[in-house]
Amino acid sequence: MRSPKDFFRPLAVGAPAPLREVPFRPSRMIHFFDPGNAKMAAKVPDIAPQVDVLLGNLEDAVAADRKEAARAGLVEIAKAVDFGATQLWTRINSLDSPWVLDDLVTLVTEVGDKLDVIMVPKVEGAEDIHYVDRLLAQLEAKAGITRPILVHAILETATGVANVEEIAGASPRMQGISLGPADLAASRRMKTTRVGGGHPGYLVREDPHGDQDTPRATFQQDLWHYTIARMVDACAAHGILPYYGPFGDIKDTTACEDQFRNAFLLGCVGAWSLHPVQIAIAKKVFSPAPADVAWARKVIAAMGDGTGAVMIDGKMQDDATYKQCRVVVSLADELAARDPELAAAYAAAQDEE
Ligand SMILES: CC(=O)SCCNC(=O)CCNC(=O)[C@H](O)C(C)(C)COP(=O)(O)OP(=O)(O)OC[C@H]1O[C@@H](n2cnc3c(N)ncnc32)[C@H](O)[C@@H]1OP(=O)(O)O
Ligand SMILES: O=CC(=O)O
Ligand SMILES: [Mg+2]
Repeated sequence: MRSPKDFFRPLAVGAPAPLREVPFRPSRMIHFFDPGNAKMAAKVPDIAPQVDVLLGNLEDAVAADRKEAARAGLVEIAKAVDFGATQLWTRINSLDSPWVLDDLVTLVTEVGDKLDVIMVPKVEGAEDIHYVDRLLAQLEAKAGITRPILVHAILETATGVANVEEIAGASPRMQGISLGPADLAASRRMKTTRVGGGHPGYLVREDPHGDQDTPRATFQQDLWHYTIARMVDACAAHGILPYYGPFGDIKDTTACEDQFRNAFLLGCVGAWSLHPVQIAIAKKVFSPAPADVAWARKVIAAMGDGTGAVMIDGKMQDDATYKQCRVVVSLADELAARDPELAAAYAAAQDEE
């Protein structure tokens, strides 16, 4: 383990100094596209202004014989498109794959100045992050990149979950972690065949009513609650950002919204959008609701310096609710600063309060 005093030193001569804080930038949806798919690539200039993060995916969902085309497509798009305030990320192939070295070398040397974050799949422990960290520093130095490219880990193996705290704190490059429910289900030998979301068989049943005939209600449970909560704690403890990953039932927009909202309420800042239809869902869910923001402002105003206890509309408020309200309001302010429509919705709700 590196000495704490060396933690923020560049890992290669000439590499940019690591950041001390993850900069806040909206990342409500990380929109996946295959840069080697001509139809999807053609949509990038139109989609870019609608999303917070655009991610050129090189890993799963890109066929083995299309890996080089996807990588070359991403280089071309990164050079040609002006992304404005939208972040450009990539998901590289896994560290044990035949493609990952070329992914990193090509992308950082060709378009490293355009890339904000590199998403690393199937991270199992701090050693995976350390490998990427050093290699990125060497490549940044070689390419003359002046700000560090950040790293995002996917939590999608049982070993990764067991080591999530050390992954979150492995490097000052760590920007965040996403839950990868599809690979995680396979790694854990869960008996599901879905990409995220629930399962009707995972339930609890109410107690018998005293006779055999009265039907007993069942309640579907959340398969991902434990892992999301654990990931959120690891991220919060290390000052990095947690995300829900993919929801594969594209047509079931209702359940997608539910899954995203559960993640939002538990502390996640965003989720992946796999299809254009999921962009608006993520935008809605991961932006605090205008009524909640107006309420939070009311509590903050009533609490003065944030200490003591007051009653508002029959509800006790104290230092702890004040802090929760500050979380909601600061997120709303950061998002509104970049989203005039949201800013107007917050102002209208404030007027009604
Ligand atoms: C477990 C994991 O690792 S999840 C992450 C990896 N998976 C992915 O990245 C999947 C990304 N998404 C996709 O590949 C596609 O959305 C699919 C395969 C799910 C569905 O694709 P289609 O069957 O083409 O969907 P559909 O017909 O509804 O698409 C409508 C249009 O949107 C386009 N489109 C679909 N998804 C995307 C996308 N993610 N980004 C941009 N455009 C898209 C299609 O090309 C199509 O274009 P067209 O109107 O010019 O023909
Ligand atoms: O990569 C994502 C997953 O769910 O697997
Ligand atoms: Mg995966």
